Amino acid sequence: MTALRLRGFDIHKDFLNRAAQVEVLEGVRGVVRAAPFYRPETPRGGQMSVRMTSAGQYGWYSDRRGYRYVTEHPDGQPWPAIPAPILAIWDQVTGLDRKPECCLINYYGTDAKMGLHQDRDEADFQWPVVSVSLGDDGLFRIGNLTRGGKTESVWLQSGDVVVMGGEARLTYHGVDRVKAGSSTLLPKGGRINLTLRVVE
Ligand SMILES: O=C(O)CCC(=O)C(=O)O
Ligand SMILES: [Fe+2]
Repeated sequence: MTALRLRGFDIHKDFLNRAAQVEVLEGVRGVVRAAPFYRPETPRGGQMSVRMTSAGQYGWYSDRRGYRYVTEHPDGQPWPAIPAPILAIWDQVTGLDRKPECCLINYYGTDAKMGLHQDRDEADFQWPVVSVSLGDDGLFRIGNLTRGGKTESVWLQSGDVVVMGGEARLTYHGVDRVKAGSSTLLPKGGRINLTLRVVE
């Protein structure tokens, strides 16, 4: 495991070994069985290329009415609990007593991407966002505290954990592309990213 700091983000390369990735993936599968992936609608009426679901007290949600946190999956069920192996990652990298209330689960097929954005739907930006990557490599772009300007990119690989906190909590970031076939973790390929957040 090595740690890398890029524009205020702490990137823990290889934080999870293969066995730990498999354990986290089992937890994700349990969540997805109870709360299947769906394609969110954007506020402008488009469809996101990433498929999403959530675990925890809140799920991150998007539709014509905008971005927000909601307490139920679109099928009307409460979100499943955040699996213990995923909560353990938060504890290990943040050391905080405060626990995350949302684990957003993003699934990127080969053609999916996520445009540059800030994570700013939470009430209190003093808490970090922790991101966990599983499966195929994703090209992660990091920008600035305001839109525009130069950016830097890094390939996130299966088992990497990123902490976006402190001065960099509102730094723009996104995923430009996924490298098909770069990991054997997910039998059907693609990339899963988990983001853990304190919502309230
Ligand atoms: O997929 C990633 O690595 C980043 C995901 C992200 O930025 C988000 O869900 O807000
Ligand atoms: Fe984000």
